Amino acid sequence: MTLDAATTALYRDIVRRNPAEAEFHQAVAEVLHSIQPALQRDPSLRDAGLMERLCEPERQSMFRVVWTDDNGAAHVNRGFRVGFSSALGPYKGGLRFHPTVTLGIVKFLAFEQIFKNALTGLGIGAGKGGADFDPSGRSDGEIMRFCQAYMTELHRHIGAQTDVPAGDIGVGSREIGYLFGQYKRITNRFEAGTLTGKDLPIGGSLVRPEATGYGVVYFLEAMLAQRGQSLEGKTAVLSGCGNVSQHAIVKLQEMGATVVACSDSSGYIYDPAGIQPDVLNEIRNVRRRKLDAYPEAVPTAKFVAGKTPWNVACDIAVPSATQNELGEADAIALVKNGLIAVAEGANMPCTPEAVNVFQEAEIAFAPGKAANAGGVATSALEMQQNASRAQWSFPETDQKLAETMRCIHDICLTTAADYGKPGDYVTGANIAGFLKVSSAMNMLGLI
Ligand SMILES: NC(=O)C1=CN([C@@H]2O[C@H](COP(=O)(O)OP(=O)(O)OC[C@H]3O[C@@H](n4cnc5c(N)ncnc54)[C@H](OP(=O)(O)O)[C@@H]3O)[C@@H](O)[C@H]2O)C=CC1
Ligand SMILES: O=C(O)CCC(=O)C(=O)O
Repeated sequence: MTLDAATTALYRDIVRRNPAEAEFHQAVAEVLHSIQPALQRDPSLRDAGLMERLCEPERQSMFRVVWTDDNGAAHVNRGFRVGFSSALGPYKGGLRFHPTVTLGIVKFLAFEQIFKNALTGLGIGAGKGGADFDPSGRSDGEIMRFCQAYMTELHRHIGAQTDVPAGDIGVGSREIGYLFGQYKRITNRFEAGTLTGKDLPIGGSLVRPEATGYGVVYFLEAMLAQRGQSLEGKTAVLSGCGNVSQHAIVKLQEMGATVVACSDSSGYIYDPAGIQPDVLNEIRNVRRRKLDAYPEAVPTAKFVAGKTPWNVACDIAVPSATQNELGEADAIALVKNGLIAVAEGANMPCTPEAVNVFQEAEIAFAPGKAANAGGVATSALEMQQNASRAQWSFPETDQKLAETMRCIHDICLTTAADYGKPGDYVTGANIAGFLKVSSAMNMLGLI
């Protein structure tokens, strides 16, 4: 849908005021297009500068992070934390440690988080952070010193009722542990609800490690059921082989699909017999190696260097590495090879052109802000457990995750139909998230 004149002017102003932040512009443009039917139905949604406020972060921090490597040499990185919206609760969202991190990347991720977190129904606002630090090849001691240096500044901005970071690319439970240790040391408080994604002995939640990947698959299951289909006997291809992909592979195979390919930044592995999650875990999480090591352990697999996996024929694609990793040509190849469904495990992994190809071909398409919301939803469950010093069982937490994903699926579907776009999960997710956050903003007054 084309933008009306007022929204076009708003979008132009956002591009002018946030130069060189292409990913942020892209994320905003998608939402503005999607919510046009809601703005047409209820023009009062524009009152009191609501749209302008929605697209302007409440606060943004950028800071120097100085740390020393194992040889005693000093390094300087740039740290970020953006609190985009606290209308629904404390800022909530992960930290990304990757050399490509910029303010624009953090802003796009924090903006996406507004709608995703609203969809969970769990009382969490939206934030995101990170640093342009490259963890690859760094020793455990270097990672710890970097995390401590990063938290030395970040601690001023966060807290269980203020802003609650978690993991993202390059930040797993090891990093969260070091970050929480430094937070505890500086503040003299064991305030477990300040960070989520912790290991169990320091206040973590069962299911949080699995939650994003499992959640994507629960969403896929609901989306396929809507079309009278299931995962049984389907072939799937994923990108990435980190936290999200590894657990999505486990759940997909548990539900009867075969995952024939996954990737990292160096290439992809292909095995028609199915990727083995325990081997992947050993290579990635224990030995911290790249995927070229996989065929050494599984000779039926082949490693294809320097390529993405989107030319591999499959029924289901789950892009779970990074933004804009699946473009128009990839989408065309997937559709030609018989694709029936896509669920975004990563944040904004498909370019707008790729999404168009999928939608035109009537492929079931689940946007990341709906499909990968299981991670942040289970972080909110971790916050609940921390607040009551409780520890829920795996089945209980997994059941809450599965229910949350089914609810998100249903809200997207019914909202899309209500606004004249049946089956369009992008429109459904954006309008449902927008209506929730905008009503809270109106109740809170002009802030
Ligand atoms: N962790 C979570 O709970 C959630 C994560 N997400 C999103 O899911 C995606 C993956 O996150 P997660 O699994 O946690 O991260 P991890 O760091 O655990 O894994 C990231 C994976 O993606 C690959 N990758 C990263 N950057 C690139 C790139 N530029 N090109 C190709 N491959 C790349 C990595 O390969 P290599 O190791 O070679 O760099 C690795 O295989 C991200 O988009 C994140 O924002 C969304 C919701 C929640
Ligand atoms: O668990 C969280 O708070 C963050 C998850 C995240 O970063 C995301 O949803 O993209």
